[in-house]
Amino acid sequence: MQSPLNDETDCVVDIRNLVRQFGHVKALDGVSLQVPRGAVYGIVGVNGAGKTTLLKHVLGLLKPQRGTVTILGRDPVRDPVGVLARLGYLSEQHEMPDWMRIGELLAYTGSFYPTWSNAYVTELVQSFQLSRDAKVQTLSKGQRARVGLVLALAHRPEILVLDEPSSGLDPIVRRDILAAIIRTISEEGRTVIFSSHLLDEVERVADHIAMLHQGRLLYSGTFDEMRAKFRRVTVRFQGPQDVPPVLPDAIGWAGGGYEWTAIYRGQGDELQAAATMAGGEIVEEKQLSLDEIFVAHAGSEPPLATIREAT
Ligand SMILES: Nc1ncnc2c1ncn2[C@@H]1O[C@H](COP(=O)(O)OP(=O)(O)OP(=O)(O)O)[C@@H](O)[C@H]1O
Repeated sequence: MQSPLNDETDCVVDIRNLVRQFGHVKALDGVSLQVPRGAVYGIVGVNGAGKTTLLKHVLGLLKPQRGTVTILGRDPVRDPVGVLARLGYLSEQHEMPDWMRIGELLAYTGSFYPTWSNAYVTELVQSFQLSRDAKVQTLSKGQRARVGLVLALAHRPEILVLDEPSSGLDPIVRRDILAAIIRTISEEGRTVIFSSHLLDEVERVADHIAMLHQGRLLYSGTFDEMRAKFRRVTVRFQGPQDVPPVLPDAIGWAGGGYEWTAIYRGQGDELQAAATMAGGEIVEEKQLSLDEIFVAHAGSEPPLATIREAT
């Protein structure tokens, strides 16, 4: 169903209660996500979390089994031309015909897009240090990623969708790709949605984050909101406590006796009042890292902390 009203609003991607099951695997389990125009939205999660499946729905490559997906006010399955003309996409595999030269591939792809800009292509080819004469089959992984990015950007899409843009790339090339993303978004009003399993990468580039785990959305929103919302709090009691206190919005209790520590995701004043009611007092509050927030949500597994990259 089309909802033209959405087209003019600030929500360029509107996903509601999306469910996708492959056999017994729930790849997406009731995911809702709203992406505002101009955002750089990082979708983070371990392998198999559901990131690619979510992006395939944005592109209209998969039809929702339940729920709705609205892109720029349109249904991408019913109106693929109307949506895809306004999207740019870089897949994880960077698929492209090996036998073509870069120049031929650019000319061929450009013929499909009325908004394709040759001047912009020239600029990108130069800044990515690509040679139009080079055959695709001779390119390194990093060069393939750059060509893929030129192809995704050259029609100046309103939304750029990147699936693991830096997968398999060395850190320097990865920074190049990220720099290109940042340049793209600096053009007014463009939106970038990219998936990654690297928390550092998402933190460096994105202003919004969605955390996916086992098909469920653990958190979505801006980094600033998230950092303000989640804190590690330590509560001290006048006498030893055998069990953790029951306080609203506090999870993952650790400690024992006089002092207990938890991750808190709510309003500070409410916690203070609840702690006092429980006979305790908050003695310390600390900001959490992304890893800690993710682990607190995802349960006992160490989902992303183990693959956080040193850069
Ligand atoms: N076509 C398919 N057929 C069967 N199962 C699938 C299919 N596509 C995805 N899955 C399963 O759905 C789950 C989510 O997969 P998805 O590729 O979306 O995860 P991901 O977060 O993108 O992972 P990765 O980081 O490894 O790319 C996985 O368990 C995967 O095996």
